[in-house]
Amino acid sequence: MRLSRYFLPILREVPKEAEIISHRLMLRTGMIRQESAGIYAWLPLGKRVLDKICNIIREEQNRAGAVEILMPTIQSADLWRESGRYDDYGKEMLRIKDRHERDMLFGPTNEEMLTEIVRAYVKSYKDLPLNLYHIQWKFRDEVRPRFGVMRSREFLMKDAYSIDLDFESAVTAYNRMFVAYLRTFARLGLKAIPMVADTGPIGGNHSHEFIILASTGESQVFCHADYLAMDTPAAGVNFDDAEELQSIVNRWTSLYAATEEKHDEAAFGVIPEGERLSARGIEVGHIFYFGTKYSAPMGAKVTGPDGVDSPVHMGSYGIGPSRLVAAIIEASHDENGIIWPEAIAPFSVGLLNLKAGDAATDAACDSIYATLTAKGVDVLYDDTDERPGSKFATADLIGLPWQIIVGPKGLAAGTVELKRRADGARETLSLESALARIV
Ligand SMILES: Nc1ncnc2c1ncn2[C@@H]1O[C@H](COS(=O)(=O)NC(=O)[C@@H](N)CS)[C@@H](O)[C@H]1O
Repeated sequence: MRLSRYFLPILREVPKEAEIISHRLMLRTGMIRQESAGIYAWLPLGKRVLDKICNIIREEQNRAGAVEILMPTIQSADLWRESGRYDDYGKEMLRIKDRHERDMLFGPTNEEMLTEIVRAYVKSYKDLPLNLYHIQWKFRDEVRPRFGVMRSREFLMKDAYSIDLDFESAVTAYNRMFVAYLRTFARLGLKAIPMVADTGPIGGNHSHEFIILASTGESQVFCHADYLAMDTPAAGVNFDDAEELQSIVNRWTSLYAATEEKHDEAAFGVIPEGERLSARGIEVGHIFYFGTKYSAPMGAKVTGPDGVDSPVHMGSYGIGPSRLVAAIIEASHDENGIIWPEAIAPFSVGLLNLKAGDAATDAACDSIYATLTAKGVDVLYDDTDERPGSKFATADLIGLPWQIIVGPKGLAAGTVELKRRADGARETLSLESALARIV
């Protein structure tokens, strides 16, 4: 992409309303724009990151055997009356009336709608196990949206729902998602720790939040320091091997880890001083087993092997892709701006032409751009006539993993400069060597 033809509204000054670094940087880099309280437009740079995060989430959900659907954002209130949550949900629910005065709502989550779909088609235990998921916008009228997209009112969520015949198979479904979440957050460059959590308005009695440690996290969390060194389950994990899954979950739940709501000071105190970790955390995912909480009142049942009908056992599994954009910035930035993990960087390379309009420099940049693009490398080519200093600052601010810096002097010596954003390392290399480092 040529910057001269892109849309990257960089802000030079720090927006005063932004309290945390991710909110400041997402505004300054032109990733998002607030349209109303807690409601944002995603501009090109932000949308590219959001899409890459969603693709990684999708790959890991599919690897775990979940099947993607897409449910609507607008739901009928009648569905929520069946589960009894229409009144319980409270002021966070955005209630709407259509032209026929029918009660509708902008979905804050989809347990009822998913249960309705299951009730319509799933009749036999032979149809199970099943896990359906979607990645869809949600609305929760948070009393105090803050920190940009970290706690917004309209936000993107991947929500998956497992459907099983009985508790034992529902536990395996839960473990599949637990393992998929460990893999997902690791691929996003995050160390997420599963913590025993409250079940809140979703309900049920078995729940883990996946927390990343960050000084600006909204909640205080407590865990054994050994979690930081635990290895992530490999891509080859067998999602059909209930015992293998259970052993991974056991390992990841054997040490103390709890959010503030579930914290037990006495149990925590048993851990040797040097191995206790208490920190602020950001909840990036939350999984629940809630059995027949929705299937019983809504009549989602299957005929079992014994010919007897029984309500299905369910769980729901949420990840916040829009929150993750901010959370990753909180976990990976420096004084010059964002440092994107390579897997979700909006572009892999910033190509900086230090003298746009100079024939030799333009030709060299065009050739580099063509070569990298042909190899499938995402390049943002700064072909504008901004001063070099401004180009360096922008490239550092938007946090692309690599910068290839091309100027007349270097070219005269047959070289370009390669800079790695993560540690600032710079090398003067031949054009061929620089390209070889990237691809
Ligand atoms: N106001 C919000 N802004 C941004 N992300 C949010 C917000 N509320 C929740 N999330 C994200 O959505 C994830 C799932 O939300 S949740 O309420 O915990 N779980 C559910 O809604 C269940 N239905 C899971 S399918 C959270 O872990 C968080 O990452």
